[in-house]
Amino acid sequence: MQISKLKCSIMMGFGMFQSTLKGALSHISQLRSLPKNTRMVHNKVTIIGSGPAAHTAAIYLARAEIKPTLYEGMFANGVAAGGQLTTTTEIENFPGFPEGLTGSELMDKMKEQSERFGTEVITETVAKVDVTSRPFKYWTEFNEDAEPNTTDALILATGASAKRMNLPGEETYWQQGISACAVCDGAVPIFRNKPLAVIGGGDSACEEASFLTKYGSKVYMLVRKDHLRASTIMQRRAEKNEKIEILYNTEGLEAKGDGKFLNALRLLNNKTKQEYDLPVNGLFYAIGHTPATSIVAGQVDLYENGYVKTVPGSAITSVPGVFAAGDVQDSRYRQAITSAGSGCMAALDAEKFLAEQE
Ligand SMILES: Cc1cc2nc3c(=O)[nH]c(=O)nc-3n(C[C@H](O)[C@H](O)[C@H](O)COP(=O)(O)OP(=O)(O)OC[C@H]3O[C@@H](n4cnc5c(N)ncnc54)[C@H](O)[C@@H]3O)c2cc1C
Repeated sequence: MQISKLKCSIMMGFGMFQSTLKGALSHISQLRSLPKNTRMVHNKVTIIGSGPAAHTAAIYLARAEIKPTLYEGMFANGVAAGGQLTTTTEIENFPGFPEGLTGSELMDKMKEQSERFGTEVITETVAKVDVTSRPFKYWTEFNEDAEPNTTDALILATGASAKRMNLPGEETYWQQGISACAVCDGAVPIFRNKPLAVIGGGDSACEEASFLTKYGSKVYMLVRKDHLRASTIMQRRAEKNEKIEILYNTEGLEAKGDGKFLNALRLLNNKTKQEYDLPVNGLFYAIGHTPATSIVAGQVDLYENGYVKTVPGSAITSVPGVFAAGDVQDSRYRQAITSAGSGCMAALDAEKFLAEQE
């Protein structure tokens, strides 16, 4: 147990260092190439995004000899090219990698596979799109006033980002005890048989807390209000679970630890105004995600929570020729493998759309 814990710490620490360094280096090299796009281009298919959805779509389209152009972004929405997986360490649930690999390694492999079949990957952020008429128009960051580029079909794979609370100490213990994905990180050895906390009071928080009881010795749900927002069935499930304790009127104030790993939370009871430390080795945020849909808002139908609406079982959006894949259209599963699956769907839908236009 001790050895596996140590191994995990080293891997997590090294992984974080690697991804931070990599992000910084890639940012510097990206900045060096600025501004780059002064020539207007026309593409058959343009993919916006660089996570598993974007690269899977690219692999399928490139293999179908529709040379796609993929804009991987330049820290678009604060996420490095490669997407959310570049912010994590070990990925143990992506099929095909029985030993696990880091998020950055997985994304590097996907990018390599996209390029191998002829995808053009451009390290720029798409700042603006106009999908009101075809061919669609788009502009990249720093080129918003230039002539637009055009495309016959567009795949949105811009992802989403987990909301964070930015508590003092959060940066230090991010991925060293703090996570925003219980399904992704719950099984990591540092959380096994340890007290854990989930912040949030909705369905996801109840679901994540229940899920974490498989691993933690106890799971505290920290709820700001005096009641849960979750559906009745989810509330009952959480309330009945002997390993879950719901702390109402409770707010997080600070993430504390030994400099390496989280070991406590400073909390406030907003009713009694009492502050105290709760010993926990894991903190999971379940306070929602923000889909990266601002560039299409008002042009493509979105749900109230901002996610792109797609025709069930497809990547088809309300605008013919615009397809959406990955977390940007999925508020439910939000996994690398489901994103990759929907990237495949978007590519096949786009291919069919183009064939029908010929
Ligand atoms: C900490 C953490 C750990 C996780 N661990 C796992 C795990 O172990 N297993 C698992 O299956 N899932 C995991 N996930 C979830 C997984 O990362 C996501 O489900 C998946 O990455 C979503 O892929 P995506 O292709 O939709 O887009 P994202 O990965 O969200 O990538 C979208 C990319 O598009 C870019 N972009 C956005 N807007 C623009 C624009 N206008 N122009 C150009 N580029 C743009 C962004 O910068 C980003 O790089 C984890 C998530 C997090 C946050």
